[in-house]
Amino acid sequence: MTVKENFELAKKAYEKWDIDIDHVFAQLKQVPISIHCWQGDDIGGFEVNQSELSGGIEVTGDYPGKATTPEELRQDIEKALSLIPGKHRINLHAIYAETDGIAVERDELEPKHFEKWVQWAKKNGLGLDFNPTLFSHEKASSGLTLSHPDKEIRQFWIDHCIASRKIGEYFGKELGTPCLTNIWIPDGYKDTPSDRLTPRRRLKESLDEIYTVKLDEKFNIDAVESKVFGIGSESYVVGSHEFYYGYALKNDKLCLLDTGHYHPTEMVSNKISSMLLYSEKLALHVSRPVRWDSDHVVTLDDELKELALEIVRNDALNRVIIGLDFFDASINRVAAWTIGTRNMIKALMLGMLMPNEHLKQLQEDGNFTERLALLEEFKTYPFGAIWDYYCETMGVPERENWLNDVKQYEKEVLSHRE
Ligand SMILES: C[C@H](O)[C@H](O)[C@@H](O)C(=O)CO
Ligand SMILES: [Mn+2]
Repeated sequence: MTVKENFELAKKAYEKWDIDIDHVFAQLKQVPISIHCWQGDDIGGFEVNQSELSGGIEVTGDYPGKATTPEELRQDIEKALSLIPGKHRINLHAIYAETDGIAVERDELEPKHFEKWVQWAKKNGLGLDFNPTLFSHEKASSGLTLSHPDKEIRQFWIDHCIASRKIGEYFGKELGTPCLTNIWIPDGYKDTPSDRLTPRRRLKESLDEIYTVKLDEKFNIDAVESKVFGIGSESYVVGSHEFYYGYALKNDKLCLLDTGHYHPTEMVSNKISSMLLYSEKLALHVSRPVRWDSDHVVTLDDELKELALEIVRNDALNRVIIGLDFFDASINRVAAWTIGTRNMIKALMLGMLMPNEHLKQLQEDGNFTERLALLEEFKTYPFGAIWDYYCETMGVPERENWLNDVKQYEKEVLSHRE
């Protein structure tokens, strides 16, 4: 049977539940995933005076072929994009600036240092998102940045964040789609703090200063990302969930929820419906924590499916900005992007292939038997045939066929890198 024939049979099974596959395809095509560039080079970046990775995050593995220049990184992203259905976005960090071999301090970064990224994004029809980089730097070596007791250090990072937001604005203006500029800081303490309030007050004041520079939301959207702990900040993180949720609500910023930044049994899928009652928009870093915020490649696991289902059934595809955040250096990096991003899209499709209104009604009616029965039966509906056909119509390889492209790319390109 061909992919199309399989699809036609599967389609009938979903149509019995009034699920319109054409509508599912049309809707799914419209959802951009913000793909993080840093999977391709183990969060190294291209600074002239590069520092070791810091901030309590870790990349492990030594798979050969990582990108070591912006050209290589862009080439690898293009390869991954050719294997992922849909039109997406690329998420950059400030350390990916291109400064022609001249050392430019982070507080002095300007749009011109990202011109090549913008030209490339235009050529490939991509939107860009951005993040100031408040780690891997001597001024972050104490583990404190925007909450640092030293005003000079704080000011350096405040200026870096302002510079970053202006770069975000430039992306938005040039590309005709607003850039999400997300602030994440590593600040925290290894051991029990004797004062939790003072650093948080300083972080609040730093953010206030960063956001006194008003930018048009048509071009730049601001987000803040919380965390529960990191390596070296096990006992206390200044920018906790409560801190940023409060800040975002009061100051009209977006809360960014990284799925690796909560306690192991605390699920982001269960937060979205509550937060959407109070915020017009939210942002996500979809990741996969294994025992800690390990940033494993996203798999099609229960939490990913539940997360996507929450977005779909709450009609929030335009309110939840979906970004990815994982980095695995133990496998082919182009494959890592391809697997993780395809899984995110698969999860959204699965959410769309559910009789969501009917299931909601069953719950309203107190019909929990049927609710459970259908939720379980839909797990074995012929989703794979629908996905394969979607890939075919979107011009990307179906099933594991994309792996051949990655193997060939590894042979022809990656294996020749130092
Ligand atoms: C590169 C980082 O993952 C990123 O800036 C931040 O989003 C994070 O999740 C830190 O744990
Ligand atoms: Mn993150």
